[in-house]
Amino acid sequence: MEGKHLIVVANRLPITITKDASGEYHFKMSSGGLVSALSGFKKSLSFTWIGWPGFYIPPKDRAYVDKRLMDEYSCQAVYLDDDVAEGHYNGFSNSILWPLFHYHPGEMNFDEENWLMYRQANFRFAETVRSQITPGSMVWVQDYHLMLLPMILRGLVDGSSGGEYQKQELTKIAEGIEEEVNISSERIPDVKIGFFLHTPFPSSEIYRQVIFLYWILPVRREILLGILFCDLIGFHTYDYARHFLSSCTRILGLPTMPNGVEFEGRLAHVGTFPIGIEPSSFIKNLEKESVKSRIAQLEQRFNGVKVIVGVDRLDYIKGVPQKLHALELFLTQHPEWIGKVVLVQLAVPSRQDVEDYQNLRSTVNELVGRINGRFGTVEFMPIHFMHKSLAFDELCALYAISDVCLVTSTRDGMNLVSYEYIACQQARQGAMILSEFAGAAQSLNGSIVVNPWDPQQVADAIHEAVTMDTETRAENHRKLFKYVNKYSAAFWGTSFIKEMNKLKQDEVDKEGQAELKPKNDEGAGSELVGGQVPTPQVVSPGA
Ligand SMILES: O=P(O)(O)OC[C@H]1O[C@H](O[C@H]2O[C@H](CO)[C@@H](O)[C@H](O)[C@H]2O)[C@H](O)[C@@H](O)[C@@H]1O
Ligand SMILES: O=c1ccn([C@@H]2O[C@H](COP(=O)(O)OP(=O)(O)O)[C@@H](O)[C@H]2O)c(=O)[nH]1
Repeated sequence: MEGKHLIVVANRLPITITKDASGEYHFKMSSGGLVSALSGFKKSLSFTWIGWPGFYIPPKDRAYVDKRLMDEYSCQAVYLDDDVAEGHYNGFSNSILWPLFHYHPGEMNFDEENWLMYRQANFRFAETVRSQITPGSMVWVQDYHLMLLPMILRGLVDGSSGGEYQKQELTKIAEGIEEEVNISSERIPDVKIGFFLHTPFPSSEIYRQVIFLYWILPVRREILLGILFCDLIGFHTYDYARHFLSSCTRILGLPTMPNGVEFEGRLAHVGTFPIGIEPSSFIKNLEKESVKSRIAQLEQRFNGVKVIVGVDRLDYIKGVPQKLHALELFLTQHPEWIGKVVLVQLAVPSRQDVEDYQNLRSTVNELVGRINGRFGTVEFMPIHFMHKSLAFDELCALYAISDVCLVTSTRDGMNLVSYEYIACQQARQGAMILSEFAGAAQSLNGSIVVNPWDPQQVADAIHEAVTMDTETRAENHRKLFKYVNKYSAAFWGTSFIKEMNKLKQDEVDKEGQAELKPKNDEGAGSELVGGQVPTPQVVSPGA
């Protein structure tokens, strides 16, 4: 890896840029799962981060913004017009791919205009990335917003040496894009391209499906092809990788192996790389005097009460209504706990321009009102609900003072909140209740695993968690903490990059027959590339 230039491309930059009334720009690190994971990884490996700045920046200001981003944060912005950004992010990524990948096809509404914007944004990203690539560069593309980018980039770096098939597919996805696509024919040798999906990849039965004689995703073929031009494609779990491989077989008719897909005389390697957090940043933060005194204050405030914490973006995949129904059932069946348990639910505002997110907000507001109205008294409310983000110090303090963390996602690529809670619980050793539909449930041995669609099971898990004896809590936390500490964001990022660095495309011989063994000493014997992270058994309620 020494000397290789690494470029990470994600929809968002890790920096929030704002412009004040006097026209001055301000830059500050952002929060969020992907940002925290990549920032953790950045501590162990330096890279250039390419992404969209989040709002329209006029051309006259771009040189200044570019300079500050590069000098201070090693970032490069991709500038998009408002209509392209809107159609790409809200219109296609969050209204088509997001619901489909999270098994919510009912929320989808395919529209040609948004598909055009998605393609256009991917082309714009490709142009910016191309300007940073040098011979030997490694490009690592992140997430569902950029699934066409590997194909476009491969076309750009192969130049005129790319195959006929590649050119045809590129021409098809460039159709209708008005502005000139600046494709240089100059080849850049030895460029590796990787892709990581942070969401689930759904079962091929969902991905390929037809409703009322209409393909749910008419461009399902293009989305798969878009990432097949990679050297390495990574997922959080073995199941997501398996679903992707079977979609390639069923939709594209391609031969697949457990560790990859043979495609156009190349092998696109496929592997599992569960993401993590940087636990030390949470642990160190808890040592700050200001955080310690905030913890003491909150402990005083909730003295004699068990605190259940919920931290979720207000997204329909996070199962917030399911969580509230289960709490209501628990309080109905265990009235002795009324006044002795509170749920502190932080609902971080998210994607508020999308209608389904607006509807969810109303549903949740109504449920919180009903449950507080039913069980609340003059002195006590069972749910403390906040629709906002919290500063990092406050979030750490909240994690630290909570006796239980409750995650009820109906689908979730990984769920880093569960990792963060565990990192902050060395003193209290609280219980972790985790949905079986979060990727984290495959790794976090020591959690109480629940089906969020079964309110009785979740209510029973709440009871088990608030009554769990100290020894069991300590033993569970010991296992959880060991895992979270070892399989960090840095481990995730460096494993992926090391794996990509080892792969050689000359594994595919002239007849297109692939040499199937991963060039990976540690991974030898594992079915998928990667696979270094054990997937331990999970603890079920009552088990
Ligand atoms: O950028 P936003 O639209 O505000 O959304 C925030 C992020 O949401 C998704 O996060 C996923 O990635 C996490 C880290 O791998 C994972 O733990 C979680 O389960 C996923 O939902 C999205 O995939 C990211 O691109 C967004 O930045
Ligand atoms: O006010 C808050 C509360 C939480 N988070 C962070 O949001 C991320 C959520 O990541 P997760 O993987 O759980 O889900 P995602 O929101 O990415 O789907 C975690 O790193 C949290 O620390 C945040 O940025 N602001």
